[in-house]
Amino acid sequence: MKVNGTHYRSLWWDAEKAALQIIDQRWLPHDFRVQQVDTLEDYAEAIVEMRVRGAPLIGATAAYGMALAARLDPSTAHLDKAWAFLDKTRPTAINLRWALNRCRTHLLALPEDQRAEAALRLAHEIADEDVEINRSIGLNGLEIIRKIADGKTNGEPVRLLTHCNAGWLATVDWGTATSPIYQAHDAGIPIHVWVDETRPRNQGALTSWELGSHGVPHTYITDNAGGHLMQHGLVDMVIVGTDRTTRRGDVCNKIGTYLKALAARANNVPFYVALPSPTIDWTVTDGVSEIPIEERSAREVTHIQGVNDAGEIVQVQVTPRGTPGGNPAFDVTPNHLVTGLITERGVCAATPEGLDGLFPEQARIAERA
Ligand SMILES: CSC[C@@H](O)[C@@H](O)C(=O)COP(=O)(O)O
Repeated sequence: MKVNGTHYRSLWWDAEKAALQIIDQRWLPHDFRVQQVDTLEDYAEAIVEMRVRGAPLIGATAAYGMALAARLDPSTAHLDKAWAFLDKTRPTAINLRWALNRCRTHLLALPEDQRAEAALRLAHEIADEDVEINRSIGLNGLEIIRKIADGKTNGEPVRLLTHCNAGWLATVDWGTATSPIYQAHDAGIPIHVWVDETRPRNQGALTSWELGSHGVPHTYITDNAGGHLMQHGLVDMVIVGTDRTTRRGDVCNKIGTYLKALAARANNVPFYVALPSPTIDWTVTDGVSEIPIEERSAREVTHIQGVNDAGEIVQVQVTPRGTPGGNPAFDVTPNHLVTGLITERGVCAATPEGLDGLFPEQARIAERA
C-alpha cells in the first residue's frame, strides 16, 4: 500500500545489496524507518522485538531467514539449526512454523549446490503468494460489506470495528482484516472504522496510520469502548485477523479479541475473521487448550511509548514503580462466537466442515497424519 504516495510492501528484497529490507514497525506511526537485515541474529531479533510483526509477515520474514541460512551454509545440519533458531522466536503465530517447514522440506529435497538459489526463489514466492492471498480475501470480504451497505439508507457508512493491526503492515501487502476495508473504500462504499487501541503495544495506532494514509474514515478508540458502541447500535460488523485458527475454527488472535467476540454475540453484531490458509493449523482442534500463548515482557504493560511535544519518541511508565505486570499477548475465541471465516477461497462457517469444504486437500493431509 502507499506511504506518502509511494507504494511499499512491508518487506522487500534489495537485489543490489543482496539483503532484505524491512520497515522497523517499532517506530510507527511516528517515524518511518527502513532497516536492512543482514545476519540470522538480525532476523531473529526483528521477529522477537516486533520490528516485523503480524502472522503472515513473520512467516515471510522467516522464509528470507532460511534463504540467508542456505546461502551461508547449505548443509542439512545448518538448515536444521537455522530452522530451530528461527522457530523459537515467537510461539503463537503458526505462519512462522508453516513457512519454516515449507522451506526446509523444499530445500532438503535438493542437492546442496542448488539450495541457496532455490531458497531465495521460494522466499520471493511465499511473499508474492501472501499478497495474492490477501487480495482475494479482500474481494471475498468486500461482498459481505457490500450486503450490509445495501441495507443502509441515505449513504450511511458501514461501521466496522477492528482489533490489533491485521493490516498491510502485518502481511506483505493489503492486510487480512483490512483488505476488505480497502477494497470497499476503493469501490466507493461509504465506511467508517472503529480502531481498537490494542494495548499494550497499541497496534491500533498502526492501523490508524494505514487507514489515514489510504483516506479511510476511522476513529481510534480505547479497547474498552467496543461493547458500549455495539450496545448503542454503532457497529455493523467486527472484522479481525488471526495468528492461528484451528481445524474446527477456533481463532487465536491478539489479546482482547475474545472480549470483542463476546460483546458482538451479546449485541447481535456479526463477528468475522479474515484468514489466509497458512494461518490454519490443521494439527490442532481445541484452541484454548492446544495453542501456546506468548507471554511477553511486563515492561510492555507498565510502560507506554509515544511521541512528546518535542517530537521525540519516548517511553513513560504508567504504573507505580515495582508494580508487577502480566502480558499474555493472545487469546482464543471459540468457534461458536465466529460468524464466518473469510479466506482466499471464499467465506465459510467456523466449523470443521466449513474449513474442510474450502480446503479439502489440506483436510485429507491432516486426516492421514
Ligand atoms: C494479518 S495479521 C493477524 C494477526 O497476526 C494480528 O491480528 C495480530 O494479532 C498480530 O500480533 P502481533 O503481536 O502484533 O504480531
